[in-house]
Amino acid sequence: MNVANSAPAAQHNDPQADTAVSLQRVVKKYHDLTVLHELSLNIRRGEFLTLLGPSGCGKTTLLNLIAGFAEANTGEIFIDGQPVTSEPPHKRQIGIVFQNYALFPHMTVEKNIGYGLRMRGVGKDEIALRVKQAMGMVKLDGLGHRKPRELSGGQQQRVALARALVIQPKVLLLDEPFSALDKNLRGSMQVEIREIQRRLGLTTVFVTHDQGEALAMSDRIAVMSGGVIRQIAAPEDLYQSPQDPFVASFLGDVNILPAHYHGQTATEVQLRLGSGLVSFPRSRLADASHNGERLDVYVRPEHITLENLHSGSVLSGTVINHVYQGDHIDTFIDVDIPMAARQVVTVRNAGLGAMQRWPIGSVAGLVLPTEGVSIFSPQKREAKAA
Ligand SMILES: Nc1ncnc2c1ncn2[C@@H]1O[C@H](COP(=O)(O)OP(=O)(O)OP(=O)(O)O)[C@@H](O)[C@H]1O
Repeated sequence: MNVANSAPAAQHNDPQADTAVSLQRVVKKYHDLTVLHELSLNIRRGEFLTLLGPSGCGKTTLLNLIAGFAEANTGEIFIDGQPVTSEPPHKRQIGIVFQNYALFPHMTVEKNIGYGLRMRGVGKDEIALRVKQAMGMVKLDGLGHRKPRELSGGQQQRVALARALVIQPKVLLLDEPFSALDKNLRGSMQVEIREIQRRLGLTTVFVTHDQGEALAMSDRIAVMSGGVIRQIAAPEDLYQSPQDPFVASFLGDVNILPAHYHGQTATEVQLRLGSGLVSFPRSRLADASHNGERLDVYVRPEHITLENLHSGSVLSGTVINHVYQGDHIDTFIDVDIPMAARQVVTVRNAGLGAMQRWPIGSVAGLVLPTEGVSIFSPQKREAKAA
């Protein structure tokens, strides 16, 4: 294996005390395909970090590198400050829960959970004690003598979790652990795993492509695409202040409104949007822009409000549909934007009165927030992606 700068990295990169796992300029290739591009990531001790991204972006590969199931072509990995890049999986003291549980079908629940301890040569009495504790933690008391096929999907997932916890791992890795569970069970397992993880202060890396799950569970989310981390931040920061268009559209629903740069002051940027000029805080503009440049304004459906049309309304459109969602209503509006293709904007209203106030066919003005928008240059986006 080719490990770049192995000796200097070990000497100089003494990760801070609060870093549990550190990946430094890690490259992973499968044949000609580079799956991870010089990826660096510091995972804090005790945090619940989610790797979120579309299928094939490299999430599982990153998890496999931490676990030791795959080897990096170049770069370094540290756990608790120690280089583990060349260590086999069993020496890394890592607990893993897979999507398909990966239980041994011929072993009882107890034997499955104690497997890792037997492999490590732990004494019989201690194994019995620790297995019992782990079963209590995941609420499997009384099921120790069953075989996996005699358990529900949720119970099998608990066995997999207990098996990962029983070795007292330095890091817990969760690879889409809820995808085989139904919606209700998934919700309760999310809460339980988070509760156990917090109680134990266990550094956890969670892989999902479900943005709702990521927002609900994580201390921080690393949004990945094409083998790089696009942004890593707390859920609310990612949602409110995405750094690039990919993050803005991948996390949550967003409307993209075409606009043109008009000018700026020290604090504000002015855009030509719809039939007039609109000002936003200067900080919402991601890239330096020139006069007349095409820009995209990213705005969340719940941040737009509707108003009665008046002469000062810069954006207006015709209501074409309402979709009742239980706790809110999505209203779809065909917006008039000069020189743009047909533009349907979603507005999310908490109040059920929206359907009466803005019946289908009515014309409304759209009010954009000053905060809570992000402005990106589509040309620069294409250049960066190329
Ligand atoms: N053992 C392997 N040999 C060859 N290519 C692989 C191997 N494992 C993964 N890949 C490729 O690496 C890329 C990243 O795969 P990876 O499984 O890490 O993605 P992912 O983000 O976890 O996707 P998903 O959400 O679908 O699980 C994909 O293009 C995949 O086909």
